[in-house]
Amino acid sequence: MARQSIKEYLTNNPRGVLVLDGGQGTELENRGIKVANPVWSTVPFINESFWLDPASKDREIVKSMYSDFLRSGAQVLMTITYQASFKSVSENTRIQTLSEYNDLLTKIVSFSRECIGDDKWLVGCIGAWGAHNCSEFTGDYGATPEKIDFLEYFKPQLMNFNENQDLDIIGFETVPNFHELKAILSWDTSIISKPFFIGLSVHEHGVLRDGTTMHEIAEFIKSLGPKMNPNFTLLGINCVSYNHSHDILESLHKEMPGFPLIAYPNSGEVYDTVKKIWNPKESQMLAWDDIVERYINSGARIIGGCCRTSPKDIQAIREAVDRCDGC
Ligand code: MET
Ligand SMILES: [Zn+2]
Repeated sequence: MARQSIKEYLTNNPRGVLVLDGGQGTELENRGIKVANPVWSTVPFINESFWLDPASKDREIVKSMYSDFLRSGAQVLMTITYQASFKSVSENTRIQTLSEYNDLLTKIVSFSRECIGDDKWLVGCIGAWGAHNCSEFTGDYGATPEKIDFLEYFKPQLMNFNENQDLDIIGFETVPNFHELKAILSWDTSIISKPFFIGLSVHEHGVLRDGTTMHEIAEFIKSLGPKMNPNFTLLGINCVSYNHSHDILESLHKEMPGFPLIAYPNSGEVYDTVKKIWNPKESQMLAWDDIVERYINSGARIIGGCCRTSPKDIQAIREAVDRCDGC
């Protein structure tokens, strides 16, 4: 294999910072793919023509997205599988059986690996439980979130990603609920058998969407002690408000100073879940340069963008990371 493991990289290069790609779902939308669908950005892969038609337009769009993120300097790229849980796929597409589902995921991962080449790292992206019913930005998991069987929900996608040698790391994204976080962190290496990270979905004012503080999260993680899955590699935030993201990361870093962090905020536009539109950015936007420097000083080891960030943003992050070498 042409690349070392992400864990090895992070350990052997204590000051190294890796650049992640940007928001794949919204970037595909910008390029003309209609993602308004219960499986969201995974929708192009559901259509058989993606795999069979040599002139498939969607395939060209996905390829060009990856190649533009690579050209911008991304070293870590994600599969487009945020809303591809077995539940979402089997309830909303013609794919019904576990075997068909596994074929689909395996094809997506191989295709993504072909697009990015052997020397880049590939993240198996798994959206939070809330991604299947659009509650990842509210954290409202109903009256009895402690009764949700998170393992049952995640298991098919997780088992597929565990086995797939093309994936370097698993990313649980936009996790808004403490019960869900605790569930993921209760799973040992028989359930998550390769390195993984968790991106939290956090309010502008710095608490998890369900109100849990960063302090409570850190205390919980510390309390795991030797029970902690050794594959837990990075913790961080994703799809959080751009202008607030560095303060949020800093508060997490203060709570967990030695732990590698990951940060990939959204573009600063705000999604209106009722009207289903993105509202404009705040007028006073910080520059990536400043944000990236703050991230690095707050323990960030992987930095990228989430929804509505584009290859241009990734290029700005790349330049800021390079400039910040040693800052
Ligand atoms: C709602 S956050 C979505 C993150 C995901 N990696 C994507 O952009 O496709
Ligand atoms: Zn996002």
